[in-house]
Amino acid sequence: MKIYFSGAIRGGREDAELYAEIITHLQQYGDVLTEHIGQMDLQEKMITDKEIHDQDLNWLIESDIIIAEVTVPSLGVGYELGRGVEMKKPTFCFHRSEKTSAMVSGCPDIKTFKYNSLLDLKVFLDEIFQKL
Ligand SMILES: O=c1[nH]c(=O)n([C@H]2C[C@H](O)[C@@H](COP(=O)(O)O)O2)cc1CO
Repeated sequence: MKIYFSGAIRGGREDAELYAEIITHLQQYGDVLTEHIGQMDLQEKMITDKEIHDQDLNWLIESDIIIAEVTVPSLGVGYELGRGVEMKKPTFCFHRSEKTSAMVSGCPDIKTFKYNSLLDLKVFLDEIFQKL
């Protein structure tokens, strides 16, 4: 199982530690292609934006499922979700904020969940992967 985890980078790194916890939890279910999103000391590599885009798009194509944490708004995450939906990937979004974008929560092809704690989120993830 190849998992594309999506979370904010240039959108803001305040949830980076949480992303790392989510990625660690997801790793029991498969290979997380975007492990770098959880790196606390993430330094943008000396690669161009085109190289980042093309690499991530290839991972998105390769992936079997997309899991996104969308509490910190991110243009890149929104873009990945849209591309993933077009590719008909099973797509799941999680947020702690009261609401997220209507373009995410209103999309019938994205399953969106509001959660309160990391424990709740892990329970949601376990249910998703057990049903696959
Ligand atoms: O350096 C990067 N590496 C990378 O993989 N991304 C991808 C993965 C994330 O899910 C998403 C974050 O987008 P943004 O940077 O707009 O918050 O874009 C984004 C950047 C920087 O935009």
